[in-house]
Amino acid sequence: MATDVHRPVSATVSSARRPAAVHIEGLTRSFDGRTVIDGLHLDIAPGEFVALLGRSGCGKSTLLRILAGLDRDIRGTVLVPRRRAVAFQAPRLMPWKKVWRNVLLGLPGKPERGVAERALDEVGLGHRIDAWPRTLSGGEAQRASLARALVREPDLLLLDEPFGALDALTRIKAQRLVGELWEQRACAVLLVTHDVEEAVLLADRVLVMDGGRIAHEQRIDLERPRRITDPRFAALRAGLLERLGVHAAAETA
Ligand SMILES: Nc1ncnc2c1ncn2[C@@H]1O[C@H](COP(=O)(O)OP(=O)(O)OP(=O)(O)O)[C@@H](O)[C@H]1O
Repeated sequence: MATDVHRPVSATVSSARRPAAVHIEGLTRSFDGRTVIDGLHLDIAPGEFVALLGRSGCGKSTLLRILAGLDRDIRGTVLVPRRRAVAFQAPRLMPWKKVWRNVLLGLPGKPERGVAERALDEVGLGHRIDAWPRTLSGGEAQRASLARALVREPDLLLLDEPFGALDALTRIKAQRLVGELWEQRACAVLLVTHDVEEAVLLADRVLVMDGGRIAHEQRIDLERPRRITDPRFAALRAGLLERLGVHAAAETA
């Protein structure tokens, strides 16, 4: 697996030590003198599914943008696989390009339509290959965005609230789809979400970010597919909600 090293001036790195898909050491990011990420450490194993929770504004998207290589104004060390892809909450499709061209956008070389077709088939959108983005539903646009990430055959898939704007039913279907795609591909995933249930449903490990660092981590050892009616699921969910400062009783009140 080829590796990108984001190594700013002040960092100390031993780049050979790399059993992980993601290796972060002492990562710090400030905006206008305000430190948002503060000496963060994190390793993600190849093929591991990690979900990242945390209150609004705690730095989740900032971390994801750094891993995507979209923000390099950092201190510390970040090692990530070269093959990585991002899907954001807003699908960010180019309105003047048909769906299949959007899927192939930015890929090196001259990839053929068949490459997009296979990825669109995988996300159940093969029939909309020639559609214009404005004619897609929210769920379809999100699946097109996922197909665009998949054609990159990523070793690391970065998902920033990809289901946040979807209605409840579409969201459940999209979550299921991501779970299935991950099981088939065995790429590492970092999913930023506000939804504790989604995190427990999908992840091997759930992280809670606070104070610019990973303040808590919870391994999810439940077998898949997971059922939200499983009492162990409920217990994990309640524990994480408590970590986030939300009490389950208050939440349902
Ligand atoms: N380019 C920027 N310039 C200035 N401040 C920024 C910039 N990007 C992020 N921030 C600030 O950094 C903090 C963390 O933002 P970030 O988007 O990472 O939070 P988040 O945890 O993803 O929040 P949410 O859950 O609400 O999406 C916020 O206070 C935000 O205002």
